[in-house]
Amino acid sequence: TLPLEHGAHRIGNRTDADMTRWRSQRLGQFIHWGLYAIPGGEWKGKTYNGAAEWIRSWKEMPQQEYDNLYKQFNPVNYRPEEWAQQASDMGAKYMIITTKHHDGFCLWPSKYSKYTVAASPWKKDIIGPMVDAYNKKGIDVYLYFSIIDWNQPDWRAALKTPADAAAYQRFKVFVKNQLTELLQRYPTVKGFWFDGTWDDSWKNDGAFSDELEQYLQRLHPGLIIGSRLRADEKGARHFDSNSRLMGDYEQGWERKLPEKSADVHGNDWEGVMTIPENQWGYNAKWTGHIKSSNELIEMLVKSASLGGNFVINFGPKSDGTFRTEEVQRMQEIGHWMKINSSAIDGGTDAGFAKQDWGYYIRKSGTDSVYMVVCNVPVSGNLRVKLPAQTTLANVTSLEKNIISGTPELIGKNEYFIHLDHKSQDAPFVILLQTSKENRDNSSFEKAKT
Ligand SMILES: C[C@@H]1N[C@@H](C(=O)NCc2ccccc2)[C@H](O)[C@@H]1O
Repeated sequence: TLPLEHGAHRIGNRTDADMTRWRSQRLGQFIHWGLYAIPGGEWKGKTYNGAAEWIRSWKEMPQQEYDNLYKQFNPVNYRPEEWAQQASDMGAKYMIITTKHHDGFCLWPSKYSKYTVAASPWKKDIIGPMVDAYNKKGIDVYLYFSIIDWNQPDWRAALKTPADAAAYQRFKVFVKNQLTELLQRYPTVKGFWFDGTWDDSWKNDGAFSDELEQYLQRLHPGLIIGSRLRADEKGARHFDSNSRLMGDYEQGWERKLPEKSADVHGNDWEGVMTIPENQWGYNAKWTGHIKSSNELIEMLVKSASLGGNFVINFGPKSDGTFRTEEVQRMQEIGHWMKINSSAIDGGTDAGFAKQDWGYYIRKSGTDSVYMVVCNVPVSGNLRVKLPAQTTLANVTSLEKNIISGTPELIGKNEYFIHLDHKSQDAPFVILLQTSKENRDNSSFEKAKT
């Protein structure tokens, strides 16, 4: 392995209480809210095909006009307690809020920038009341922070001249000041969700990203920061030049999920997902495939079955309300979680052979393994192949009238669980209590005393 000064500083997952809590939470709510919600993907009657929160980068968008949108930011219908209640009803255990997206507009009255809510008609801090409302519902809060800041004159995508280097030096001080300010103002937050760290200016300064992460950990012990913040001294991101994960969990799964256990190498990881194909901020016209609640539930289940967290994104409107489709998803997912959340909370990879009907999720540290059935076989037989030395002690469903009869042994450690012929309109859950095969006829010698 290469001698790295700014590569991974830890091998394997964190085992402290904060990370154990994060790992048990499994379902999160992402919120992208800012000035981009005002145009909502449209400008002077024309629609923008990209992601709505990137509209400032659209060649037809006069950037000064975008930058002046702060004069219209006045979310008169913003009710953070209602936001927190609907997130709680959905079954979200943590929430990630955009404090500042790539456009640089701060949803808190930062003393390091003029481009904040304080300059808007709203005037008041948006973040504080949100953190308080969510915490009051028992939901942890993480702060999304974009390193890219199109509003800051000292930000650079690349350093080409000594003047660039001097400007970027000032910019890094600004970044450190804003992050310090956020931790001081909102001490109950559990971590940062960094973004906008793919440019050369950041990639080529691994030392700074490493020192910044260590500085933030000292300031706020236990802070959780994903792999998207860091670069090592050779410009490697997420995984250092020795292929070791940097940060506390793999944070590269954006609008995509791993397929199988081997894709995540036993690391903690988190997938973040949009309901439409690729809109994070509010876009008036959603085009392409809009994910149903059942599709989002299956992604959540798949994530938990592969030992990761799943975060669903919402883009509130400029007045502070949520669009109907998003309210519907929160209610439908919440209804499913009310019945089935025991299979999700504290869920992790069961290590069982994957079957076509769906996913296994082990309740961390127990012999309880949940089957979440997403594809009912026309045969009505759910094949279950247990690992060696494992027997089936009990089989129950979380809802009634799912299973018919008792499991049928069809081979060594292999069973069919027969289903009731009742049609299902959502994934359903079967709990397997397993136990280790008794060893009195085992072949190994008792240890010689
Ligand atoms: C969480 C999302 N990340 C922002 C983004 O720019 N994604 C596009 C992107 C994703 C991965 C590498 C480069 C660029 C989007 O605007 C959202 O904030």
